[in-house]
Amino acid sequence: MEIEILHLLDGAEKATGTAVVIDVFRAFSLEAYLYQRGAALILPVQTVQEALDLKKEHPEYLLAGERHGAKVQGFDVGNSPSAIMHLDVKGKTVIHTTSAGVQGLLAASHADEVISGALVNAAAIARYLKKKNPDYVSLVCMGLEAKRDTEEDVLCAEYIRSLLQEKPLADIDERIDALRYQEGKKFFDPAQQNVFPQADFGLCTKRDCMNFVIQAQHTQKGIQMVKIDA
Ligand SMILES: O=C(O)[C@H](CS(=O)(=O)O)OP(=O)(O)O
Repeated sequence: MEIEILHLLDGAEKATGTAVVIDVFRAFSLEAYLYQRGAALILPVQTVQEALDLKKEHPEYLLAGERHGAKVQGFDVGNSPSAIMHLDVKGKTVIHTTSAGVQGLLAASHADEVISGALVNAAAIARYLKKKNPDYVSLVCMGLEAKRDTEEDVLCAEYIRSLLQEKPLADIDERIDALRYQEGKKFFDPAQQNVFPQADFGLCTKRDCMNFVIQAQHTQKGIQMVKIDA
């Protein structure tokens, strides 16, 4: 198995083999928590307009996502894992649009298979990949707004690679904790709590707490994200 770490939209476009599109803060942590809490299906869409149109067609769907981190007007919820903790998402179909993670999923069109990546299910992703044993794995770090690299996505990629290569990162927990002084510092900024609540940091950095992967599947109507036990 050859493993490459790629970056941002350009990296997603270049991804081949099995692509793991990584967005720890917060798109794919949110998707994992939605499934953990019983959501039925997640539909990633590229634009806000597509998301609003789909919601109009299906008012029963939950509409989630962000632009510049903030919940978009007309959406039910933002991109915040802690914000869905008080919602009943059981059996719900969720429309999801974000500026980094979801754009990466949709851009990875040259990959044979695309799954999402986050710290909450990193070990499950490594188990799934080991079992499938593809010749090529692309670990794509989506960063901030898919425009610049961020520490948490690169760390998640390095962690998954270390599990695949059976070379454990001895300092993984210290490095996860250090994220609070790096990209994660916005979650501790009192002035940004309405967009980046502190609870999201803990939820997004709780590594290996879920035993499933989320796979992008193509349908006639677009892509859907499906939970697969691993
Ligand atoms: O909602 C988030 O935390 C981010 C905001 S940004 O695009 O990185 O500024 O969205 P995501 O697509 O989950 O990275």
